[in-house]
Amino acid sequence: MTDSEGGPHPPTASPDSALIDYAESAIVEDDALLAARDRADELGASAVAPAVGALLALLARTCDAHAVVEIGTGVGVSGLWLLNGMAADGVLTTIDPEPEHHRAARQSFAGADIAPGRTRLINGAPRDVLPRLADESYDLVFVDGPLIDHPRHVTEAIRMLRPGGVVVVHNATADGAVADPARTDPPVAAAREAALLIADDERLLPVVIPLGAGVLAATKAR
Ligand SMILES: C[S@@+](CC[C@H](N)C(=O)[O-])C[C@H]1O[C@@H](n2cnc3c(N)ncnc32)[C@H](O)[C@@H]1O
Repeated sequence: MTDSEGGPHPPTASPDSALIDYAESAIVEDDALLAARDRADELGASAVAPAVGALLALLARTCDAHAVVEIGTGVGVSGLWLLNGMAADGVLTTIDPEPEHHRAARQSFAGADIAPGRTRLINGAPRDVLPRLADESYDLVFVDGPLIDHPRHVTEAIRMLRPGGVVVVHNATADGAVADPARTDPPVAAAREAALLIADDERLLPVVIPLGAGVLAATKAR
């Protein structure tokens, strides 16, 4: 969207922190999610904020997700939220290079009584694993690996996404640093490059959502 001069609209106001605080605190997690968060703390692993998890579940439900790919399993917090929103027979394929994280994620999924057939945990580097996943076959792809890898992961996500599917990128704004032209350090440059890959793809309809570490979501034209 542009203003009358053809440029982007300036922000109308600074972010309302009370509104963001409310959005972040309005989500209540169940015991399985709270146990998974404890596991994340024990391992020093990070996990999506509850409001981002709820957004993932909402998007998964909205696109009737049966097949989801997650890049960056962690200990399974975002995976549990995705599974909550997916079809009852949907399968989450989730990739992480850290075996310790996958051991913890299996506990998280078992703690929520997720049937083993609903999760496919692939322990390996996404750069090796992703090229083996089929084109245009997944309803939702969630990108939550290191920022520096976002361009490669987003490229693969767009390739794997079926028409009408949704790609979701976590920490897409590098905590807002992408908007500052003075920030050219590699992780911020990578986040910017990934955002441009989405913005410049005419098949995609994107939106930035200021929850958690910043989310960029886009749906692919049918
Ligand atoms: C932010 S955490 C994922 C959190 C998880 N999605 C959640 O919200 O519960 C990032 C994960 O990426 C994994 N990781 C590390 N290097 C990676 C790489 N090169 N590509 C993808 N994931 C990587 C880490 O082991 C870590 O588990």
